[in-house]
Amino acid sequence: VVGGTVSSLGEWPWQVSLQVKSSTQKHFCGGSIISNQWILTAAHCIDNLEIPNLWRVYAGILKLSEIKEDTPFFRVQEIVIHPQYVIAETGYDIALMKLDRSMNFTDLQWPVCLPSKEERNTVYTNCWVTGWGYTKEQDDVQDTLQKVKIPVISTEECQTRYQQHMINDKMICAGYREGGKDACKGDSGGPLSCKHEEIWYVVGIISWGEGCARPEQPGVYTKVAEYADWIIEKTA
Ligand SMILES: O=C1CSc2cc(C(=O)N[C@@H](Cc3ccccc3)C(=O)NCCc3cc(Cl)ccc3-n3cnnn3)ccc2N1
Repeated sequence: VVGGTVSSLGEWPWQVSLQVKSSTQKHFCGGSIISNQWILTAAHCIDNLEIPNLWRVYAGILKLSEIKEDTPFFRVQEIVIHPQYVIAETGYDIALMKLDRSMNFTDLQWPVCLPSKEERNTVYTNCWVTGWGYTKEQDDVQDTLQKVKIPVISTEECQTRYQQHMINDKMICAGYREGGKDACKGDSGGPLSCKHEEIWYVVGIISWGEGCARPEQPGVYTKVAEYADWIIEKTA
């Protein structure tokens, strides 16, 4: 996250760190708890890593340095990638991970609400990006979960910023015209969380952008409301 500040413990209880255990173990992507057995993330996180047993899901943590050999984690039983996904920039950048056991909810690990299809046209005015990603384009993953408030912008404005791309209606963009605040490497798969009428929703999934926090280059997110039916079908 560029231009953000540190979060406090339990501030974003639906945020998880998705880690890959190979010869080493490292934070790979963010994700959101949407039920006691399902995590919502980006399909591009799974590229060439479709083997469920490679993944470890850490919930209820604030600092990545909290994670030790004996820190509890969830294994992944099943990975569901949207069938129309090819690359993040052409959309359908959404995936689900089914946990190998049901998660007990606590103050530190708790699901976020899914926006419904009917809420597709809701205007969200209180949206935040969270993650352990870079704080600038050349950086490294951060230890403490960061947060930054970023305004949602119209699809029209987003399309004018990305002339070489097709910004479709299943994408949602967020950013400041002057830049300075954005998601960055290591944040992807995590939530664009918006508080609407006292309830938090995962309105977007961190997907792609041209650099991080550059002027007139907003972040592009998977618009979760457009996939409500697909999520319900796959997690039933
Ligand atoms: O321990 C480490 C050291 S380095 C590291 C890098 C990445 C990474 O590049 N992630 C990419 C995506 C990715 C994930 C898995 C494999 C390969 C790539 C990302 O977050 N990409 C974020 C994409 C993005 C989204 C928005 Cl909304 C706005 C701006 C951007 N950025 C544009 N340029 N950088 N960020 C992820 C985990 C990492 N862990």
